[in-house]
Amino acid sequence: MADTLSIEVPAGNGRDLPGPVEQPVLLVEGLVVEHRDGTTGRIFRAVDGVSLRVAAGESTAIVGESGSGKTTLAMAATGLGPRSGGHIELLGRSLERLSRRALRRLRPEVQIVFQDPHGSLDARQSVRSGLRELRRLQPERTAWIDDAALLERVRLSADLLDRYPHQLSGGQAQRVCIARALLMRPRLIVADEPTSGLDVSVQADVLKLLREVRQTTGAALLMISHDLAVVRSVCQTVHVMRRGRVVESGPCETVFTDPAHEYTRELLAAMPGARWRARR
Ligand SMILES: Nc1ncnc2c1ncn2[C@@H]1O[C@H](COP(=O)(O)OP(=O)(O)OP(=O)(O)O)[C@@H](O)[C@H]1O
Repeated sequence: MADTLSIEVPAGNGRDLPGPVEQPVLLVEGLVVEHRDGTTGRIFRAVDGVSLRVAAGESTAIVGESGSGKTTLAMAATGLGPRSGGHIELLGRSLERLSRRALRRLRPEVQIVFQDPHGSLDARQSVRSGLRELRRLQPERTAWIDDAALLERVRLSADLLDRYPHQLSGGQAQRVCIARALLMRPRLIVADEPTSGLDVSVQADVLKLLREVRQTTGAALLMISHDLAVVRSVCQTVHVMRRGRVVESGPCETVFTDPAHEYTRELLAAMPGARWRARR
C-alpha cells in the first residue's frame, strides 16, 4: 500500500463550480444562532455574532470548551443547521439567497467527518455498498476513482470493502468516513472532533491523514476541537470560542505561543505538559 497519500486532481474536479478560486471557501459575518434552553425555556445565543473566513486550501480550527458553540457554528455556517442572523457565503454563494435546490447542488462540495465514525456509517451497509450508494447519487463527481484505489488513498486494504461498520476498528471506520468524503472531491471538509472517539494509538494517524488530504487535494479544512494539541498539529489558523463568541483568532503559532486572551491562556494552561505556563 502507498506510503504517501497522493491524490491526483482530475480535470473538471469541481474547481469550476460556483465562485472564482480567489474567493474564500467560507465567509461568515456576524452569525447568530439562537436556541431554546430545554430546561428553562429561555432563548439563548449559542453563537453570538461570529465572523470568520476560510480561504481555499486553508486549515482553520474552532477551538473551545464543551458547549461553547463550535458545532452549532459549523453546522449553521455550512447550511446544515439553523441560523438566526448574520451573513454566510459558501463557495461565493450567499446562503440566505440560495434555493433549497441550489443548496442541494452545493452540498457535495462540503463534506463532514464526525466524531463517532461508527455512528456516521449505516450499520446495514458494507463499505462497498455505502460507496455504491454515493456513486449512484453523484455518478459524474465520483467516477474519478475506483473503490480499491480510494481505500488505498486512506491507507486501507481493499479487503475491507466487504466489511460492515461493526467489523471495523474505530480508526478504520474513521478512515472509511474520510474516504467517503474524499470521493466527493469537496472544496471544504468539516471535521468535528474527528479523533475524540478514537484510541490514542490511532489518533495521530488519522490527524496525519487529514493533513495529507488537505495538502494533496487542496480542499480547505475546518476542524472543530476542544483539544489544542490536535488543532496545533493540523491547522494554520485558529478561532478560540467561548460562550458563543470568538474571543481570539490568528495563526496557530501566534495564538498558542503568545495568547492574547485570558481564556486562551486558561485553555493552554489546562493542557497536559503545557510549556507556556512559564511564559506568563
Ligand atoms: N438543538 C439545540 N437546542 C437547544 N440547545 C442546543 C441545541 N444544540 C446545541 N444546543 C446548546 O447550544 C450550546 C452550544 O452547543 P454546541 O454543541 O454547539 O457546543 P460545542 O462547543 O460544539 O460543544 P461540544 O464540544 O460539547 O460538542 C450548548 O449549550 C448546547 O447545549
